[in-house]
Amino acid sequence: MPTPEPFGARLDDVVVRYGRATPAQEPAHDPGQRDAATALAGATVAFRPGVITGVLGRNGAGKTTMLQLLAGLTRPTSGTVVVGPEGALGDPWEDARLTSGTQLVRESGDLMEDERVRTSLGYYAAVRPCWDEELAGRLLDRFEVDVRKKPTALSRGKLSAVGATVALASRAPLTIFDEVYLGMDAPTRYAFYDEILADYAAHPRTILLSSHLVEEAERLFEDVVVIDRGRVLLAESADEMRSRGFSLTGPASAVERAAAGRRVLHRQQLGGTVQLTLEGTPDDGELAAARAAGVEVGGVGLQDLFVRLTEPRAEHVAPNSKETVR
Ligand SMILES: Nc1ncnc2c1ncn2[C@@H]1O[C@H](COP(=O)(O)OP(=O)(O)OP(=O)(O)O)[C@@H](O)[C@H]1O
Repeated sequence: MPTPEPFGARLDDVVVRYGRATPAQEPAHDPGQRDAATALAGATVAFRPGVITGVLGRNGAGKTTMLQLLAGLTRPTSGTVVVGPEGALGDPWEDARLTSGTQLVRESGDLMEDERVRTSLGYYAAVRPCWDEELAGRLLDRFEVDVRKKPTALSRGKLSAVGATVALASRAPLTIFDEVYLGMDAPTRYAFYDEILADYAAHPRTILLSSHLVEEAERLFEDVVVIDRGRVLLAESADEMRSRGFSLTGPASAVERAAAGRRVLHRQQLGGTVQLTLEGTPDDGELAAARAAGVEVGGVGLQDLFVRLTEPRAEHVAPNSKETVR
């Protein structure tokens, strides 16, 4: 079967509120804070078709809620959600054309509790038009999953491996991994990342992957979306995000001089040596001056940037702008 056209996806000013906040959970007077019952508080973002996007956010930021909206598993309280091929995007809620093209898997693998794993796999094969049986078999062999067992008899890592298999073998034009790596040991996770890259190269599609293990997964990401307290803090290419920060390391006084005028995202000191994580990209003059003063200039990984930019009381870089907001 030919590879179908990858889906795009978009959220416009989406609010998702679960039930009502109790008085004790009512928001503090900080206008930047959402109440405890609000998972998404006006999220706007577009996911590019045919691209692997990392969806990052701290615990409770709203990642799962956003991914479930895109898969048509839940509806927004307000705002709009659309997914689909270019020129034919639509609301995925109860739209079989769109939901059959979207495969979301969660950590648990989403299997029928009382059935053998192979029965659940048969169900996925029946509802996913592009299901690749040969790929499913190869992955299950690679991850050493016994499909004759029921999910309760499988370890957490094996369940995650089944989830990864379902997502990849579905070849869905919109494939969503929501923390599917949980429970996998390091060798299995690395095998999982390699399989995603290999299959994506052969069958390009839109892949969204939420993960807390940013450092090891970042090689997969072409784009990144950072969700912070129910809002979209950043949506850009991974390279653009990397250019939001750099580090200076060296003798304290030389580093402080080289950092003059820059906003400090993080400071670390060991004896007389200081490392500063600074906002922005150094210009040629700054680079030359830092090096002449014996200061080492380095990049900052996505994980560090993600942690710094979502620090609860840190200033935040406003989306697509150089201005800062609290
Ligand atoms: N079914 C629900 N009922 C009530 N509140 C919920 C429900 N699902 C999520 N929430 C709340 O909505 C917020 C966002 O949750 P969500 O699961 O989307 O976050 P997340 O970024 O995926 O978090 P994590 O990384 O911890 O999985 C949290 O405050 C959570 O407690």
